[in-house]
Amino acid sequence: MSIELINISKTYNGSDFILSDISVKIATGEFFAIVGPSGCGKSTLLRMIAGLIPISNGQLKIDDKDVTNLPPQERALTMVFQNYALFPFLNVKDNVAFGLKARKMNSSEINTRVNHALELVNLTDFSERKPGELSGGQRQRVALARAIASDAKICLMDEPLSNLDAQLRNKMRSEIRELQQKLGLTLIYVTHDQVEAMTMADRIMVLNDAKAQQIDSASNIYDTPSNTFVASFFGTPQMNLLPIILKENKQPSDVETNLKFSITNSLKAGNYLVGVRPNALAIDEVSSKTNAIVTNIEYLGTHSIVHAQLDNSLELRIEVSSTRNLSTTERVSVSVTGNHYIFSEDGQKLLNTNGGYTDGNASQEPQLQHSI
Ligand SMILES: Nc1ncnc2c1ncn2[C@@H]1O[C@H](COP(=O)(O)OP(=O)(O)OP(=O)(O)O)[C@@H](O)[C@H]1O
Repeated sequence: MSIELINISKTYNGSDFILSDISVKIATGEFFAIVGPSGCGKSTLLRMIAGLIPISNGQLKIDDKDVTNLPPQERALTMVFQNYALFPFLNVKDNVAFGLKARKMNSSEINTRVNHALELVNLTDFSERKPGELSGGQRQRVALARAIASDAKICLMDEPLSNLDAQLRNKMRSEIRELQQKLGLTLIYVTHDQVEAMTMADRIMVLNDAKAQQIDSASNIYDTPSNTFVASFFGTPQMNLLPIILKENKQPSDVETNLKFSITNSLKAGNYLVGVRPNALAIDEVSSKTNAIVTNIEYLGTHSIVHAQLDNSLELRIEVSSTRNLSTTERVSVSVTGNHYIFSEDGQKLLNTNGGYTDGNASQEPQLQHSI
């Protein structure tokens, strides 16, 4: 079943909009993630889709039918919450069966569905246990089984893995993704974790400041972030963002950055922000001309993140191989070796993306890759 949000807005007091003009069509069988920082309105949006709180403005359609004012039970969907919402006094089987009994389904149908759902989440052997006798991951699976047993074709999940440790979260991510595909569910998944959204979803909506900042596939969001918020939110460690002044001759001022970038000739002279991911910067092995000082080194196994301060005092994060022998206070030469992004000065708009860098020679015309 498809879900369509048409200019949906939410205000609690009639004036301050927590969400404003959110529009997207989610296809049947799509895994759609809603991601954003704490308090940006992710749960509010999900609850409006579920029918648990009213939509202030706009329209919601499920399979092209207007459901904006329908109660939750008439929306053909199921929801999995962060705290699982299990009944502690009921065993696993009865927890999964609870909603079906409430719908007055006959007991043989309930049994078939519950057993099937428990089998799918590998909990058949735990059906008599109470939630208190299960691990966090098993409790999460009970919540999933309940959603599966309901047979709804739309499932809404609100941070379902946030109570689990990192290893179990990884495992459950792929289990949820597999189940979603096996059952052909249309799944809307709320998370504040960009990695979770990137690894699981077909498409992602990035929410911030009441607005959908970008709605796209993980790779498009990573490769072509629509503004500096999205650019910083996706990718670990964060993209470096540096102010840059482009002069009339189209060469960036060295003074502002101490780094040389290639800039396409489609940009007017003016102030911009340039974004460079830590893996698009390098510390030159042999260079007599230094432009930065190492301030900190984070060792991460295969690679390290070097924090360096440019001579104009801007801070950079640079990904280097862990085999590199660097130490804090060492003077180094940092250069741009990969893609970089030019944003408007206020960070609201991606203007273009560039590959490589120039040696600062004004006669060397960089290649145009994207135009404004
Ligand atoms: N009943 C309410 N009345 C007034 N404001 C509310 C109400 N419920 C939520 N809010 C506000 O709406 C905003 C969005 O809340 P919401 O829970 O949707 O954020 P979230 O993105 O899910 O955050 P988190 O990741 O921390 O769960 C917050 O600023 C919150 O304080």
